[in-house]
Amino acid sequence: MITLNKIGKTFATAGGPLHAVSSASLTVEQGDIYGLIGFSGAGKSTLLRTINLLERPDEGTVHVDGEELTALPLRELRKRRLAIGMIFQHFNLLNNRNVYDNVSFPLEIAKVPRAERRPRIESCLEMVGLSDKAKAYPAKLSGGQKQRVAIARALAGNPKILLCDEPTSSVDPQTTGSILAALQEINRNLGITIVIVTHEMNVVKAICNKVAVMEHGRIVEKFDLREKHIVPQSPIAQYLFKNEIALEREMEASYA
Ligand SMILES: Nc1ncnc2c1ncn2[C@@H]1O[C@H](COP(=O)(O)OP(=O)(O)OP(=O)(O)O)[C@@H](O)[C@H]1O
Repeated sequence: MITLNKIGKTFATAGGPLHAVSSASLTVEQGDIYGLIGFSGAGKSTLLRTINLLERPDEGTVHVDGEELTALPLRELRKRRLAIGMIFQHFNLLNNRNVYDNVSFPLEIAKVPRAERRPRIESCLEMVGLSDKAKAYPAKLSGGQKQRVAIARALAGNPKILLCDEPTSSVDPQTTGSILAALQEINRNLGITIVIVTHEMNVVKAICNKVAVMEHGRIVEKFDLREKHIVPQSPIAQYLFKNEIALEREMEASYA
């Protein structure tokens, strides 16, 4: 479904070129919930963003559903992006629009007629359990509710793929559970393939069937979590699997 082949991305920074992602290859199959895990700065978000070409790689190719996105002109790429929803750590809701109008936004951009928009928005809000909040403004919502609005908005375009960039990093542990449950439900009920960036192994263990471990821009190991015996080889994967409860910054420091 998604094939990343030898992806490379270098940023020009004041301190010189920064190789955020180097030679990263990954195959995500239909129906996967695929985790990308690693410490801060490992290149997870950059790699995730190459899937819909929010970040255009300098090297390598991106295929989705057998089509090479990296070879498409921008106009065609915009159409393909409709089938790829995305949610972010800080929700990125429009604060001057209520919940209903936030979910409506991508449909308006895609010029979906108003009459078609209503049932779609209502069913997306129902899916994330927020039908009763349609008129509320983001400022009145909890972090978990905001993220569920963002999930509903991402679902509005009927995506086949949902990209999640640290979706639980701004919320407390209880709320994390409700967001993960919503993601699992849409994966199971709608068959949406999910790629999720996180630095927490407990998030991976809760919902992912596969995970790739990243370090210094490279994918160092991949695991199929349905296998009975997982034996991490790399020090970073061994560390992540051992410390799955909470990976706080001081733990990162102790690893380094
Ligand atoms: N637009 C940019 N310009 C310059 N450097 C960037 C840019 N985006 C990312 N980087 C750098 O690339 C490296 C990888 O960043 P990335 O956000 O992909 O890592 P990450 O694993 O997702 O970490 P985090 O959890 O902190 O977001 C980091 O050193 C980051 O500072």
